[in-house]
Amino acid sequence: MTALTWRPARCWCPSLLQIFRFPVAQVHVGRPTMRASQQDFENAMNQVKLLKEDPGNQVKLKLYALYKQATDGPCNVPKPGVFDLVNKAKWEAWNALGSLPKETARQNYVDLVSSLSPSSQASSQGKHGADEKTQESKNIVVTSEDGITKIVFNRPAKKNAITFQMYQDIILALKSASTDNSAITVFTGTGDYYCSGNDLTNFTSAPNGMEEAARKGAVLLREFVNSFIDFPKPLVAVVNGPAVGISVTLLGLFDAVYASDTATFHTPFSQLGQTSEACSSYTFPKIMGPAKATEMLLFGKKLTAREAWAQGLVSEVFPESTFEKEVWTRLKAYAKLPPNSMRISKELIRKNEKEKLYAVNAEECTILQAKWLSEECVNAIMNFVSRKSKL
Ligand SMILES: CCCCC/C=C/CC(=O)SCCNC(=O)CCNC(=O)[C@H](O)C(C)(C)COP(=O)(O)OP(=O)(O)OC[C@H]1O[C@@H](n2cnc3c(N)ncnc32)[C@H](O)[C@@H]1OP(=O)(O)O
Repeated sequence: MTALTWRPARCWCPSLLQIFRFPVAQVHVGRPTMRASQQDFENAMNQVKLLKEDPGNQVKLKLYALYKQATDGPCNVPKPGVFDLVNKAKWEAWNALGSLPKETARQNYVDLVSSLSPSSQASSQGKHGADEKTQESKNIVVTSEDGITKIVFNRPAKKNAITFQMYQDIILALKSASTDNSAITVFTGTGDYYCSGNDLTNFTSAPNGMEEAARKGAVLLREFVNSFIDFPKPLVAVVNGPAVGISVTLLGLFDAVYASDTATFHTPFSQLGQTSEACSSYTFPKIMGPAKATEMLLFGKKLTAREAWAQGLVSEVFPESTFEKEVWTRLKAYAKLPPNSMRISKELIRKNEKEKLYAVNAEECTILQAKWLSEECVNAIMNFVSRKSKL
């Protein structure tokens, strides 16, 4: 109980207190050059409030730990419980500083703040709110040209991992694409990855508790997947590189999947203490047979593009060197086909499955809601966040 009631000190701007809203970044603590005064320390605290860009969780954890060490001394509060992810990570960061003297912590805090890139400093007259909104929507880029609406995972620094905001942006993008002038809609990714799946830090910031976050996550996931089930036009994935998690399972709801030979397909749900989603518990056994689906969904076997093609998940594989050119030339030609015919044909294929898909989606979301609260899942996510594990 003591652990749950422990409150960290007030510091920085409120948004930075949600330390896990963004994934971990590398910390670089500058070498102390001289002793920081109390005034330097206070100036640094004010500077943190003006940071325009999120410096990443690891930096925020480090800042938090140094602040606590500089003001309260060595960690002297009980370790928060296993489900109190954010406070537990803060406690661990503070505790890791051991008996570092207050003055050194103060100096390190000042050095760390001054090492943060000048480009991330806000001008005090900046239009902060508007910028943030633009920033969020840039992670999903939607363009329409040559009869094709293109929806791009555009967060290459994080391997295009999908944040809660991106799920919402995709729902809106699909809604808009379903009635725009384009004939087909295409998903692809920026950078070397197609998409690394759900952003594993989505559930580590839970201001109203994990149960509430899991409940909201399940509602969002259900709506997100339903928007793929319902999408009326041909939906094509141009898989430009590795695909992980939900970006793979969703492919069972696409009408065609073109892959570069650098692409891989990986659904490490058991490793993450989670279960399948996006109707893959139904579509994958149907597409590739139960034995192959088991290898992917239960055992997390990663497939190469050619293996995924052999199992029917991918329509065609292209050499990386010609992938973009060949695929887009072909898609532009397809986009000239009569759109109503394509839509009606898709409807004929999909309509007998729709009720089943809605039901499977609902059940998968209910099961996942519980799994996200399980110790297996919490531990797997914490291991990733603290960099003990990677796929
Ligand atoms: C509404 C809610 C719905 C929820 C639906 C549930 C879906 C389930 C899934 O999708 S499960 C799949 C989840 N994804 C993963 O487990 C992938 C985790 N990532 C990795 O294992 C690796 O990052 C990698 C193999 C994808 C790439 O490794 P590599 O060494 O090449 O690169 P880095 O690890 O250095 O990655 C670069 C930065 O990107 C961050 N990142 C990558 N993937 C994710 C992710 N899924 N979530 C959060 N962050 C991710 C990574 O942390 C690095 O960030 P940094 O530079 O700040 O350290």
